[in-house]
Amino acid sequence: MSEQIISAKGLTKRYGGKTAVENLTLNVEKGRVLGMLGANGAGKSTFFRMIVGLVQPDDGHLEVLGKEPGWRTNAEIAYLPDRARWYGDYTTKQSIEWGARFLPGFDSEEAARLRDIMRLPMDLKAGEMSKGQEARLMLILCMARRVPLVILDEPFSGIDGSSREHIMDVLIDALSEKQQTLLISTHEIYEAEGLFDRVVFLDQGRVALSGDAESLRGQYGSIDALSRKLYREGEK
Ligand SMILES: Nc1ncnc2c1ncn2[C@@H]1O[C@H](COP(=O)(O)OP(=O)(O)OP(=O)(O)O)[C@@H](O)[C@H]1O
Repeated sequence: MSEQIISAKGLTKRYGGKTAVENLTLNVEKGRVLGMLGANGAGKSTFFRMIVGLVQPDDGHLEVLGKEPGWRTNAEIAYLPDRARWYGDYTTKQSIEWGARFLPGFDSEEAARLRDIMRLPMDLKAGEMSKGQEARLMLILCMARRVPLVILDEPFSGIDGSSREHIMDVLIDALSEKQQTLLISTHEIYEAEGLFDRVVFLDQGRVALSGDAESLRGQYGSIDALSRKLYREGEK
């Protein structure tokens, strides 16, 4: 049997009277790329925050890398949060040096390779970067880590369309080489869909649909087409 990286059973999180994630049961196997999809407020970020222990579930059970989420598992996760900002005073170079000192599993050579591909100037400070440049820096810091699990919460927001496609190729390359498991949430489904092995659509905290990306593509033409169909139905 293949190794389970994430195992969630009946996972529920409420904020006051609002249920952000409801009764989520999901297993993610090693080496898979899972697309967590859904409209704004569907519960994607809340699920990721539970995986890294930033949010405690109200109900259900969650195992990450075979353990309860916490500091031990977090050392093995490269997590790019939604709306992430970097230290404004740090240049690209200083940020990569910081990563090498403090981020477990950080591979400086891989960071240098990714920086070249992402064409980010070494001496540019994060505070003086455009939104897309800062997003690239955050991606470099995540993807340069040799850890078993990578979680990217809307990593492409602010990155222009043609660069996104290029960055997707970089991600696919980096992942296949490192055998990492990736959880990714994005609204850029058209560009990202080549990444997904599996997708889960959340709707108001509940799983609306989940399945193998290849067979869903066979059924609906593309994950993008499927998502449009689901969003249209959700609006009715
Ligand atoms: N700290 C919080 N306090 C109260 N409610 C919250 C909090 N964080 C999230 N929520 C609510 O939980 C629900 C799920 O939010 P979440 O951020 O997980 O959605 P999302 O799918 O990541 O959305 P988006 O695509 O817009 O990033 C929303 O209704 C949101 O208002």
